[in-house]
Amino acid sequence: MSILEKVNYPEDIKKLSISELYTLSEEIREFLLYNIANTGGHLAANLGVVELTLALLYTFNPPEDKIVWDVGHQCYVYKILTGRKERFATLRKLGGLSGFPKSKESIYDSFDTGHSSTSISVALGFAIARDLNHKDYNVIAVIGDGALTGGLAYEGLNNAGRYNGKLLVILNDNQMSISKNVGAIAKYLSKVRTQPRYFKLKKATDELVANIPFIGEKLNQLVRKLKGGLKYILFPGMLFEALGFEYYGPIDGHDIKKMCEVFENVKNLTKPVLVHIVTQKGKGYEHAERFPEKYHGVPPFDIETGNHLTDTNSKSFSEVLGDKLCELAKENQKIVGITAAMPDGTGLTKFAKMYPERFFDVGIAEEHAVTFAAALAKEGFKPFVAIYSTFLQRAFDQIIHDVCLQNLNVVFCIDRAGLVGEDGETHHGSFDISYLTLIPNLTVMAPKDTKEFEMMLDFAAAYHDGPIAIRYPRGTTKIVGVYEPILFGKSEILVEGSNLAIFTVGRHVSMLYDIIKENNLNVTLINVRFLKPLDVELVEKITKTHKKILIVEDNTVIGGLGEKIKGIIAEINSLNLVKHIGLLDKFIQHGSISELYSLLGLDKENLKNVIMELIAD
Ligand SMILES: Cc1ncc(C[n+]2csc(CCOP(=O)(O)OP(=O)(O)O)c2C)c(N)n1
Ligand SMILES: CC(=O)[C@@H](O)[C@H](O)COP(=O)(O)O
Ligand SMILES: [Mg+2]
Repeated sequence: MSILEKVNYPEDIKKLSISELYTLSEEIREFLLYNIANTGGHLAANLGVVELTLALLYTFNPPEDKIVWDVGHQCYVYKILTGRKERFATLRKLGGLSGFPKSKESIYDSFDTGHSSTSISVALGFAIARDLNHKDYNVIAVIGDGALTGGLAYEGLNNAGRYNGKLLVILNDNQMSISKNVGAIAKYLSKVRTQPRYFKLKKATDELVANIPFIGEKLNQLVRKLKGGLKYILFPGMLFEALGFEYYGPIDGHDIKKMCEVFENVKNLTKPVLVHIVTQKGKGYEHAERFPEKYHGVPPFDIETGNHLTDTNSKSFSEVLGDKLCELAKENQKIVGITAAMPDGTGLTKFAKMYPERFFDVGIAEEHAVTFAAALAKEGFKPFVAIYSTFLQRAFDQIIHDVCLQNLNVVFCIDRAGLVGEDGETHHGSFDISYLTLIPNLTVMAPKDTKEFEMMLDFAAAYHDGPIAIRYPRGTTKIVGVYEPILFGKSEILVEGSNLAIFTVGRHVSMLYDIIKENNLNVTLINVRFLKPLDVELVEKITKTHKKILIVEDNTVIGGLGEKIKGIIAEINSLNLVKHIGLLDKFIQHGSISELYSLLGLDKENLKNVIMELIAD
């Protein structure tokens, strides 16, 4: 019987010897590989935190002690060891385990995460709540070096550094965000890593000085007084010390024994402590060790070859963005590309290679990306800011205050709009139509397929009258093959009929187009194209010519396309029969996009039935 078979909860780990923990770490890696090869998921980060998770569970006592995983994509080992091993094969599947911490899934998950850089603020909140409740458990934030590029992490550090209770931050430094980590802090951490003297030196000086007969303790006090001088020169973790943390590190994050010792030593300190551990992303799986960015988040893959098992025939919207931006940048020297730590995901890697001086990966800093773009635009540049819909939520105020208020020529390329599938509720792009269309000066567009996306990028590149947002889904859509030229604020009528008019955007255009063509229906289909400004004239006209109207969108029904069209119809006092299908006003679970569409009535079969019923009535 393997050790893993006997282990289900943290108390089982505490019974093991250190050498058994090492054996267990190898078994866990095999288990992770075997399962993630089937389900897909965040492989490399989890392979890197196996020993860290074991050391944490050996030392601390969750759920009483609260462990907060930043981003949360690295929580798989923790899930396996906190009662969820048997369900692990359901990871990221509909109705199965989430790929992120979820308090509704387990009492061991102290706080829900998915977006980056929240852990320090959360841990401080937990610590202060504990103090106010006169309790005494431990609170531990585990934050990666990538997550430490996010501004929210510094807001947390700034406040945690003046706190004087028990609070532990573990910095898991694997020198990688999804791609190579960027920025001054990454450089600073790299300097710290290459001067691994601190931990040993601190201990050694303390011991050496204390052992000098008679004057040892006095000298020790003197050394402590010299903190401001000597320590700055000798001890590389001083950035964190200056922020009010006691710094320990760098420590080998695959050395379980060492980590257990350090955690044991710091766990009762009544001050903020930062333990800096160094790990290898993808550890134990050669493909992932060599190419951690390719194995950060993976679809199902073949373990032997490492090959991803996905259909890669058609170009994704992200790839189209990468190619098209390179083409546009050749013509227009003022075009710059900006991403917030997602060069691969947004397709900008090619642009980065072709135009390194005009490419900016700002780290996990969506707010900065937008304000930075605003200033570039103010100086006459044409920034294309590529950010996922869900992460752009972070920069809502920057879009309003820094870009739209001054009507600056920034193009927002909003990837992963609509449902994204297996990442689930923290990652669906469910809200962007609502949160973008309420902003003055902002034009909001959505292409029906990748060909139309190229047309929209051309349109945006040539447009100089203010900011434009283009929202498009993960992956690709079926090519529709019919294209009217793009005219500002104008929708496209794809099919004309009289029994029903359908307004839709994005992914659903090709789906509805196929339903109409396959069933030879006498129905009008409108590809809305411009969510703002909406083609009010067309809506009014259709309202007069069609008694029945259907609106379909993969955005929340609150403040989305449907509400806007219904508002226009109500204003002209028309008595049309209007049906609206969109994302329900709730957070939508994880599962494949097609499963979720079926659940929500946004799949082809249900839409066909709805159309047939409307026509028949
Ligand atoms: C606000 C936000 N922006 C972007 C992301 C996408 N993202 C997820 S993990 C990650 C990299 C995190 O790096 P790090 O914290 O070092 O963790 P590692 O994967 O290296 O363990 C990024 C950019 C996110 N989750 N949240
Ligand atoms: C954890 C996280 O936020 C990212 O890794 C995200 O899962 C990437 O999503 P895509 O796979 O759609 O690029
Ligand atoms: Mg990292």
